[in-house]
Amino acid sequence: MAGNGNENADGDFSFSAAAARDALPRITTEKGAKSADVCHDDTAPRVNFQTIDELHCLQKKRSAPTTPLKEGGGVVMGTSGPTTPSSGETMLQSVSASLASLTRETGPKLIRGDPTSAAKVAHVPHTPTSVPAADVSDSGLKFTHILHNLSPAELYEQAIKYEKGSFVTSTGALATLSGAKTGRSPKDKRVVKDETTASELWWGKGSPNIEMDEQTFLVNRERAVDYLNSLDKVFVNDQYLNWDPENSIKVRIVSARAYHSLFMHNMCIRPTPEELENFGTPDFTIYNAGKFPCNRYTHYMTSSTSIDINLGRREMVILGTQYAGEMKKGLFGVMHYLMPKRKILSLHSGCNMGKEGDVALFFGLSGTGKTTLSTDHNRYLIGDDEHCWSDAGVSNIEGGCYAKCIDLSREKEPDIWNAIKFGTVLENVVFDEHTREVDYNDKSVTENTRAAYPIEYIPNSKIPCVGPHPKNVILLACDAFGVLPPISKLDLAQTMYHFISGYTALVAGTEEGVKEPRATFSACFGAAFIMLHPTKYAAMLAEKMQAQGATGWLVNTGWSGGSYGAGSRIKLAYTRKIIDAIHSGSLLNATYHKTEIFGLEIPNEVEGVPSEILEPMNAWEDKEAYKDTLLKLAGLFRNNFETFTSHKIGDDGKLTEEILAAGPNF
Ligand SMILES: Nc1ncnc2c1ncn2[C@@H]1O[C@H](COP(=O)(O)OP(=O)(O)OP(=O)(O)O)[C@@H](O)[C@H]1O
Ligand SMILES: O=C([O-])CC(=O)C(=O)O
Ligand SMILES: [Ca+2]
Ligand SMILES: [Mn+2]
Repeated sequence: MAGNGNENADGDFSFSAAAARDALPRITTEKGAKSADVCHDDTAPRVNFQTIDELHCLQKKRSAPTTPLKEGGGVVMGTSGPTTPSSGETMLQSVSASLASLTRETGPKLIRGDPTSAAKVAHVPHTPTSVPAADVSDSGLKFTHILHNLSPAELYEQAIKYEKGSFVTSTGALATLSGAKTGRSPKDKRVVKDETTASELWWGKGSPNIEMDEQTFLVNRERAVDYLNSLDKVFVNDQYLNWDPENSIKVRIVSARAYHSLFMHNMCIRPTPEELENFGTPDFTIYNAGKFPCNRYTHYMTSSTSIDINLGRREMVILGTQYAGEMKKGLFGVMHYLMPKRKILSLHSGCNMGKEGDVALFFGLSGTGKTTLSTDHNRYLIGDDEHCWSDAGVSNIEGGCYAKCIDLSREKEPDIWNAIKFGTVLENVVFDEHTREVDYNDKSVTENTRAAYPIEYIPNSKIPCVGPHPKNVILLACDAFGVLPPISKLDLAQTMYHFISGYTALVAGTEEGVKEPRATFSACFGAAFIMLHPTKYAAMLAEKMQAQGATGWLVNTGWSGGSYGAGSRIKLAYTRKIIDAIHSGSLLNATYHKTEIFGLEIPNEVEGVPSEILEPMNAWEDKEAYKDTLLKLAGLFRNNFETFTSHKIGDDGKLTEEILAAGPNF
């Protein structure tokens, strides 16, 4: 066709026949009706711009006052603030107070907006400080830009421009790398022991609370604050926790990475513009300086990672780990302290509700199925991981979900699959460099690949995320020994026994030659997050279950027909059928038989589940091996429970006795 010649069927234009070989062909325009369509002069009335810069300005409309100012119209916050602050200035004053060094000048000079788009702000005159000359430091002379509650789109741009390892996947999610740490570091978690917490919290053997003194906390806090203030810009999220409006708390997260800011945007409750306008002073602040290590010469530090909680100051400091889950679970710990003070039970559980308003809780340690099973196409999702149970019912603490992605499939978990889209943070996954399609089976970076998305990305999420009192309390254990039944009904004492035990057994990672399942006992199915003694939470759960007549269930989402290596993991489709039967109430009226040793009630039939797998021994070929393994597990349960035998659970001496007797008998 008209590739490079003067052939021209319509005669609209032709290349000059005289065009030199190396010169560009000259385009000849001809006058005529059609010519304007192809190569027209721009004679239409011009829109509102004279220059390219002005054209670019037209592209962005000024947004609501709570979203960041774009054209460098920043406010400078120095040691003395303006007399009648606007809401933006109030925010900057508040953030400046959060970021104040405790030993030098007061809050740093802050500017709203991105450093690259705020060049004009440099002209704003600097307010002289009243601090004595000897105390003036260079840090007191610089500005830090504040990126306050940016939108997901803005955070994507920040991440992709400035954070290595940030990419848009084929479905629009933001793939990120969390760095050297791809999971939580419970051994590096410290809690300040002061006069109050010394008596209130659970310390010592078995407790997750490793003590630190106030002074050391301040050393780490100063290290984090200095690091954050040394940056050109920091991200600040002001958000809420707990959908129960009477008991929600305001949290501020100061961080160095767009990844962290987007993660918390998704995981905490997002304020409306009005709420943000009137946010005021946060109830709790996180300083996430995870890109920067702690100083190992500092007292109590045993690695370069430290996650420090100070309940008195209502602050948390993160040094030496960029794993975003530390923030979410750190705040969960805080709720485990604050809520019981208000007679509200905090729970490491998923939660959903049926069409009839029947609520179910799903307890379980990491990887046992809270997120997978609470995300149920036939039910309303209230939340996947952290809840409160008050006199009014249940409420989700968070505004998002944090799903495991390893081996994720569209067929088995369609709702989670579809939630991985624009706005979702995808941690540590591997993808095709060209198509950006994620390979969910790839464990090259870690087995703990995760997706963090706002709860409304699940189509049948219940917003606001609250519900009535639970009817069913489902305890999930992924039993890699393969001896616990796929489903059993528990009486109250058994429910409490298993809640306090908090058992699961997973396969020990991906290391070569590891064949033995490793049993984990984690009180309240979340010992890493609780602050008080486990019996305090257990007593509250017993009281609430009793008052509401809730039924307890133990569901093994792990192995059947043999331990890991010989048997296989119970099909998710079967577990879903079991869960359906709990929800529908049909299991409540089934006929049961009791197992030896653990004394669990096993139903003879569950619709849609092969009956031969319901009794674990039937599924094992080697019956002797089954009995040995069962006894071995029973022994592990008994050893673990020894620490609790001297404790009373609530005021009910009889219940305590029953709980102690509800363990394995052999
Ligand atoms: N029978 C089963 N029941 C439940 N989950 C199963 C089953 N078989 C395989 N799985 C897989 O096990 C994993 C359960 O992980 P899930 O994210 O639900 O854990 P979680 O309890 O929410 O943990 P965390 O507290 O760490 O978020 C999923 O990857 C799921 O696909
Ligand atoms: O906290 C995390 O990183 C993941 C999680 O939900 C858990 O371990 O319970
Ligand atoms: Ca989960
Ligand atoms: Mn969890």
